[in-house]
Amino acid sequence: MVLSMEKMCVLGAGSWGSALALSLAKKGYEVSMWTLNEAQAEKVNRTKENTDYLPGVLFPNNITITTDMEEAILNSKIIVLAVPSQAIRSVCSQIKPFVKDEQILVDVAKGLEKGTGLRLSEVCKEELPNNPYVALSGPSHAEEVAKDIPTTVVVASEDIEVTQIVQDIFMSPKLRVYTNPDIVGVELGGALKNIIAFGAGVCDGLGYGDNTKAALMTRGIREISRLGIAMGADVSTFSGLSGIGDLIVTCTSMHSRNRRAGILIGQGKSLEETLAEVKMVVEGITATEVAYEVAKELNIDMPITNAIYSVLYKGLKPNDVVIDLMMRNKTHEIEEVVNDKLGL
Ligand SMILES: NC(=O)C1=CN([C@@H]2O[C@H](COP(=O)(O)OP(=O)(O)OC[C@H]3O[C@@H](n4cnc5c(N)ncnc54)[C@H](O)[C@@H]3O)[C@@H](O)[C@H]2O)C=CC1
Ligand SMILES: O=C(CO)COP(=O)(O)O
Repeated sequence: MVLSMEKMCVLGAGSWGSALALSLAKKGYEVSMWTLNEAQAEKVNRTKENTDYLPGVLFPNNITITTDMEEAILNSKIIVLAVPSQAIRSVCSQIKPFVKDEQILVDVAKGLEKGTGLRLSEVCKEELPNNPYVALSGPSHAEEVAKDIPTTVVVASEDIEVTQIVQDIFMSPKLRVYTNPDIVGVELGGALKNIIAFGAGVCDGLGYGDNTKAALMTRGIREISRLGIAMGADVSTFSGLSGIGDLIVTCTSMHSRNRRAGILIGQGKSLEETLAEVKMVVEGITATEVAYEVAKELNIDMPITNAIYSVLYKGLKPNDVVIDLMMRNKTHEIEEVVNDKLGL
């Protein structure tokens, strides 16, 4: 329990921002949320419920929501960035005039920037080079966190002291927080698992079974690791919460927006119809495009990502793409081990 009413701020009042605001409020912090949407701010302050994003969950009085960014971040110890990944740069740029150097940015969005392929920590560093930065990731659907279902996440930063400050701020009997110094791996695990979760949904939509999903998850973490290593991550991070942990939850949960979108595509809906039905952000769609480009540039083999790219951006049919995946050149399960044994 917190002794004084320290202030924390959450930028973005979607499902994840709301669930994290709730977690912080339950620890006794004063939480100020910011949203672009006037009508949403008015309704949430009046009804204490964020009906469009987290229905059925009541906000306590120590959460307020405003459309005034300056007011939201004033005197806040941390600034949680809880908008979709493609909005992170513009939000960082908007807070520039009034953010203080000591305020800690905690990014909870999972993605890579379209057009640059940058990780979100790199985007934030370009916009706000003086602020400490922490990435928070791991298997954590907002709907469950909001209901106090025991959940674990991981926080990563280049600065261990700052990482531990953020660990202490979020840690509770319902939300256990680990630290990891490998920020590259933590960010990439969270961004790239969305592609595989979308694919798992497509397989569900096609009516495939558990075998297919296990295959996707296992081969998926292999290709995430391959790209991750090429981008400077520590391979062990991918067997942690932000890697296999988040991959498992997103590929199997009905809460997952990426999986739900994939199901609709697998059932034959168009991308437009799918996005209209899911409503909330589906990060895997942009992540597929960005990862496809980055992997091509780094010459990394990512067959599942390529297959999903073909469905999303080249109009190929999911059935045909699965056959292509199954019938592509035969290979060893773990190339690196075999090459090592053969001295290649
Ligand atoms: N929902 C979840 O359970 C989890 C989500 N995340 C990640 O958190 C991020 C946010 O996800 P959700 O809260 O689920 O999304 P959401 O779709 O529920 O909410 C997004 C919020 O951002 C606002 N927004 C959209 N574009 C904006 C812009 N350009 N400028 C300012 N605000 C903008 C929307 O109005 C909305 O309030 C995503 O990167 C997601 O992958 C991570 C862990 C769990
Ligand atoms: O990252 C998440 C859970 O850890 C949320 O995933 P979805 O965006 O697929 O719902």
